[in-house]
Amino acid sequence: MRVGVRIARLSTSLFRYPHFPLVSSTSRRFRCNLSPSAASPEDCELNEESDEFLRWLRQKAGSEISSALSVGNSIYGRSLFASKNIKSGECILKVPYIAQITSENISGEIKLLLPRDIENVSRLAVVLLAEKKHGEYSGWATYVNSLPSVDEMHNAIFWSKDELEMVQESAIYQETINLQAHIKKEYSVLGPVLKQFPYVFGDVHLMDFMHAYALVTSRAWDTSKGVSLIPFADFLNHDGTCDAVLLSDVHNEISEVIADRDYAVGEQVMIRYGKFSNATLLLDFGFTLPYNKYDQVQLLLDIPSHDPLYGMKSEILKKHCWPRTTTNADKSNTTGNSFIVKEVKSANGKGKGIPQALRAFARVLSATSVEELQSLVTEATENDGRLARRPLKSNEREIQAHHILCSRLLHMIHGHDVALKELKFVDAFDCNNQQSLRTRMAKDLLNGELRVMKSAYAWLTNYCTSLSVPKEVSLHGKEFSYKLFFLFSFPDIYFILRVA
Ligand SMILES: C[S@@+](CC[C@H](N)C(=O)[O-])C[C@H]1O[C@@H](n2cnc3c(N)ncnc32)[C@H](O)[C@@H]1O
Repeated sequence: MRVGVRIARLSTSLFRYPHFPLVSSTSRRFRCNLSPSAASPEDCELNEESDEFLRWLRQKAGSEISSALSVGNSIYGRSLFASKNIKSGECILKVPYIAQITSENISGEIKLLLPRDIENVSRLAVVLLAEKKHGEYSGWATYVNSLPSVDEMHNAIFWSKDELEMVQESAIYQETINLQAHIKKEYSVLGPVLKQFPYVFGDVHLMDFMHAYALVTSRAWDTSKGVSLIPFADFLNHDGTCDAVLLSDVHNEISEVIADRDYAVGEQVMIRYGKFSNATLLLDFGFTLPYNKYDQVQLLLDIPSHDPLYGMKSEILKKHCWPRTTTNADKSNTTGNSFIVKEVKSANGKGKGIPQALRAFARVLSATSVEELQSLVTEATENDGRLARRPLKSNEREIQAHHILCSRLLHMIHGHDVALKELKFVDAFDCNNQQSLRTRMAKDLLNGELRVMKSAYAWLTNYCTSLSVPKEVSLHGKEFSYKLFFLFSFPDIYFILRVA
């Protein structure tokens, strides 16, 4: 989920391709009395600085930016609203590359001194720090002054220890700690260089650097010119369900947005930053969605150290490119293999969302004899080389393999349930209160992950049930034998299912 991964996802096409945002943050002029997505013409509080901002940008760009959009405020902070009726397919804004801030906007002398191995996000953060220090003398002052201050941002890296503990059950907890450590490391390398140019950067502390870093991850896009801040376009808020994205017209060196539907005057226009889970939105952008169809869960599986076949299983898995351990910021390893589980749409359908690799891993884990493991290896060699991708020949063994996944999920479901119950009651609309806002984000995140886990769990139990039923039993008898089978085989699952 690191920013670099998102940058690396840049795809190219011949002429025009979508920019992938690093993106996000909250506005200085927060207003809570508007509906989230669409404000009526009377509701939307158009920002009186809108005209001034566009005038400044037009001058900088040497061309028109948008005649269809105005800056205003919504519950998401600054937002763009249709200033005239917009038709689907219409180009609603064009920001030339020349008006964008990239890591190239830094003097050659400093560029030469920047360590080669710092990441692009850090480079752009350095540019932002320099522009900030220039104050009113900066050619970007109008834009830089409009950026949110650190206490207006809610990216997980700014959460206190207590706040982070609310999401301890989620993989985002460790990812946040790792990202904080990464930023600290970048700062420790860059700090000495920045100190050599006090007139350019001033006195930059770690928190200043973290702020600039988070502004970049939450607002910048990856364009053909590299990581770029795109004034005006970055006032667009995120709607995971809409199809409009920021595009790049490489030939004309312009970033643009095409409307994905009709908009009436005064409606808020939004784009999709990407197909991001709440964990990604929280880590890099500082917000969550109450319902996010891209939510996912990280499931870690490892061979238990007391398994008599530990050595043989590790060896076989290693040969097939498992395991993949990650090293955390504190040098500890997140042991186990990490699998991403997505929401499974139907308990009776295909189980899309549960990776085949995860099920394969469980089959290997469930093996209880050398012969079973050898037959998995032989089967892989005789087929496409991939280990344990086919259901085990014995239904009973296949069920046991999937039971491992059920138990793991059950454990996680329980953890999330407890964490959610421990969250303090929050008033969903009190968006000016930091504690309330962050608690709601923790709630959105945990609820989304819980929904994903429950859907995967339902699919797995349904799969096990379908394997356990003798074909000839009648419908009534079938239900009865399901229940008996589960009661005696997996009492923990049986009772959870009953409760659910
Ligand atoms: C690129 S900026 C968009 C403009 C921003 N509203 C501003 O005031 O500058 C991204 C930030 O907008 C806010 N935001 C965008 N989409 C949102 C959404 N769907 N829900 C809540 N906040 C959102 C978050 O604060 C996020 O960090």
